[in-house]
Amino acid sequence: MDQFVIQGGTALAGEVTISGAKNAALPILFAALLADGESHFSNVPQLRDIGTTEALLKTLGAGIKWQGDVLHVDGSSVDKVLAPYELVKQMRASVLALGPLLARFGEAQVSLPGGCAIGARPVDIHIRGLERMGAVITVDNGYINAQVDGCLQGAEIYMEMVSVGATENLLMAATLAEGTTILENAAREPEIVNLADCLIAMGAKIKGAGTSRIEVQGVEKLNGCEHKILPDRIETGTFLVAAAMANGEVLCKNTDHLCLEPVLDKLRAANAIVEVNDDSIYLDMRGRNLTAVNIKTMPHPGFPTDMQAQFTALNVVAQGNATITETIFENRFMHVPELQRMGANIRLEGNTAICGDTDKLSGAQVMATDLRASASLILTGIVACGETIVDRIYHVDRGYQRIENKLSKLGAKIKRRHN
Ligand SMILES: CC(=O)N[C@H]1[C@@H](OP(=O)(O)OP(=O)(O)OC[C@H]2O[C@@H](n3ccc(=O)[nH]c3=O)[C@H](O)[C@@H]2O)O[C@H](CO)[C@@H](O)[C@@H]1O
Ligand SMILES: C=C(OP(=O)(O)O)C(=O)O
Repeated sequence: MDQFVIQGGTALAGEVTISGAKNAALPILFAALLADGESHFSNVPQLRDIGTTEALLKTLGAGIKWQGDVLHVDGSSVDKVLAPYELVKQMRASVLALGPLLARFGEAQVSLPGGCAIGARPVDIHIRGLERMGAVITVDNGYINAQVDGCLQGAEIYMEMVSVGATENLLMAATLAEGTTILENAAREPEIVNLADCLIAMGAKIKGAGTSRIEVQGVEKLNGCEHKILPDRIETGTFLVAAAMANGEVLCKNTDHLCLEPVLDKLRAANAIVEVNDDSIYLDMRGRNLTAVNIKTMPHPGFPTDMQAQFTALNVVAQGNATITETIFENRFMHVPELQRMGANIRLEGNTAICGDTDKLSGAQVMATDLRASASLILTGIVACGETIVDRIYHVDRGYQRIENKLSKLGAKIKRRHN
């Protein structure tokens, strides 16, 4: 298994080009299953999760071809409706095959994704919503078996929790349903807007994406389209936090500050200078004292849970006391014991991490447990004294495109070691 070996204590400065967003690309690639034609997606990041999605789409019969950062996905050849456990277990987002397959073919068998390190992550809201649209769903032997007589029917669906994945699955299913579907209490993430824009380019009729009430008028057929994946706001946030922790400066290019306001607001509160342009964000922390900030994760437009671990690391380095409260996932503090092994002054009380002043951070051998936890360990390794070894970095590769190359360009001493 690969490891990262980091020599701490280097300054960070320079430019980084942000890749397309994993969390936009994944649902959009699954949306290609709805189209009877070829779609061309640009700004697709090169990630392990994208590779898993490619493998799953191919298993279902889709044609796949890369050209630079453009992925061509031909949905016209899809002829299977089974998403097997071997692929779904590698990536929870595989459950996003369910809505498109059921809507287009009237049946789908998708392995239950199961939980992961950050929480149990059930899919009950996805299932209940599809049932409201007329699907008959059973769960047997670890598989969701869904069928519908004829086609899905438009319905008014109130989702009891704000769920990004359920909103995406139901939005995709509704595009080919008969009649109108209303999704109430929908998630409002920018990735949902990007998905809706893609579906609209395929011929879907959607209003209200980005608000908590989405209206979809079903159509008979969707076609292939051309669509650009939006920049990764979480990758952007991670590099901004890295520069802030290292008292450095960074220009993140090919990104969008409008999706990142809750994060930029906290970076300013932490005493960073943050300047935004149309497609770039500059952060300068040189000669300034980093101040700890209170964080509470919330659905968009609140502070994103996917930036929680990185801000926990920031608070470890910053001056002062602050709390980090996680409200989305019940177990998203696996990075805390690892940060404590590096000397971090943090204590956990329920769903809150209490961060105090840390005397000294020392490099250590630490274990990545999930994607963003891994990022927090890397950032801490860059500012700690001595050598840090991060194990199980396949978690990082799920969602950051060659993070070691981008950090090295900024001056970090980080190397991938193949074991
Ligand atoms: C691929 C992708 O886009 N992943 C993102 C997506 O995950 P994902 O779509 O899985 O996250 P959800 O928004 O669905 O989860 C939010 C909360 O709702 C719960 N829930 C969800 C569905 C359901 O049927 N029942 C239920 O109880 C979950 O367990 C969790 O506690 O949104 C999360 C929240 O912003 C992000 O952290 C993930 O990076
Ligand atoms: C939790 C995340 O992703 P996923 O939902 O794919 O596990 C993430 O991107 O931080």
